[in-house]
Amino acid sequence: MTGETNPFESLQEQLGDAAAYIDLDDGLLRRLKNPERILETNLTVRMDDGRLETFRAYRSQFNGDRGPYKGGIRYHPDVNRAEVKALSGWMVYKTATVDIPYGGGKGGIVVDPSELSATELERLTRAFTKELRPFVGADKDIPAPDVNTGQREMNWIKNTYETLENTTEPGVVTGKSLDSGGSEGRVEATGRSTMLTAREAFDYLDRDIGDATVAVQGYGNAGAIAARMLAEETGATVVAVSDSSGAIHDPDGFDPADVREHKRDTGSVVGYEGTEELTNEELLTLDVDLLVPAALQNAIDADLAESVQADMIVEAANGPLTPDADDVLTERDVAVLPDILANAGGVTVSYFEWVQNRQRFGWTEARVNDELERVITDAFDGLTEAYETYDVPNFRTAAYIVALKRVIAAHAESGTWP
Ligand SMILES: NC(=O)C1=CN([C@@H]2O[C@H](COP(=O)(O)OP(=O)(O)OC[C@H]3O[C@@H](n4cnc5c(N)ncnc54)[C@H](O)[C@@H]3O)[C@@H](O)[C@H]2O)C=CC1
Ligand SMILES: O=C(O)CCC(=O)C(=O)O
Repeated sequence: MTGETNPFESLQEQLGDAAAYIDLDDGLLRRLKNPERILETNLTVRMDDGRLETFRAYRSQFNGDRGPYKGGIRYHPDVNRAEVKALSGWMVYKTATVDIPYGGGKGGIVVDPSELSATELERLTRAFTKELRPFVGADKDIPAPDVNTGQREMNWIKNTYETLENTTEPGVVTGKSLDSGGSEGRVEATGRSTMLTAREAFDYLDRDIGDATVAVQGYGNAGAIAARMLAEETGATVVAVSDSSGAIHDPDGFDPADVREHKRDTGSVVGYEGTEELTNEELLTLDVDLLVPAALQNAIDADLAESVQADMIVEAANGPLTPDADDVLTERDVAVLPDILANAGGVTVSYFEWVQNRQRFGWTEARVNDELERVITDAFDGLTEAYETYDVPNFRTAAYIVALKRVIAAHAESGTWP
């Protein structure tokens, strides 16, 4: 990882690239490049040994023109203001790309969750929810999982909010477990949209995905499920995967579900039977047909982009390429399917969860998956239409054109406050 590129500046550059193709007032563009508000807070938590510990936490509400702010909460030691701002902005343009009625938000706590016990994490999550309480709600701002958070944390958020508000409002947060009001298919949704995007892109480019070899960087919710779905649903061969401990490779391919079991048992993908070890950088530059970055932002910078051998990159992570890497890959004719489409399955099924919570009526998994497929394939068609109509150099700019036009339309229809 470069660690140098400011992700918020990356978002602003991506927006600027797309804005050049549409008629957009400079003042409005400045507005659409910056968050509406950011909560920065310090959470005080009693640790198991009786000590009080303080954790910095953020929630950025970037834009609410198209609906309530929506986006995940990340627990990671590197969480910072610029990252949260970028991630919340990407949510705005993601929900607009797939045309679901939300704005964008994102939050995070500066913490290494592997160093906390479950009870400490529960107290930390409840402390954050107490701070968030005035700002969130089913019609205001709806958190969800992101890196190092999942159903358990979302269930705690729901329970804390409902207790403090003396109500039942499961739609205040999505990504909950089924028994706490979650949706079928939400856990798999990010990986599923990654698979669907890859399938549509191979088809659009007249390539057979069934013959493709795949490398996946990051083996958590997004990466492990994308790998499994690519193998199971498209017939692609997964030949390399990685996590923060390292990477594994077998040119003949392996069963991604079995690797996940191995990671569950041992804590890492490394050491999986029949594979050789690679560095993460070797994985990113492997000679494969499809590369799926599914870890963190800035995974590929311009230097590394020069060495990428994949023909296509489908971004399961948010912001895995720096803008300079994007330029190099565009120049080198590597097709990049952007995060704001490829990983939008997560927020789309979060939307379905929220709809079910409001209806107090659960959908079957088949219905969720069918509706998700429709949303992603429609969005893919919208993106390729813009790609051809505006004759833009890459799919990312096409996606931002589609998304910006939707946000601008909603903004215009809202009128102007003094
Ligand atoms: N969980 C969700 O619903 C969604 C997640 N995303 C994005 O997907 C990405 C991954 O998120 P999740 O899978 O939810 O997180 P996770 O916490 O479940 O998994 C993250 C994985 O990345 C690995 N990792 C971290 N640093 C790495 C490195 N330098 N090299 C290789 N692997 C590394 C970790 O070991 C872990 O396997 C993030 O960018 C997130 O914002 C996007 C949309 C929805
Ligand atoms: O499910 C959601 O609402 C948001 C997931 C998320 O944080 C993302 O798409 O990056």
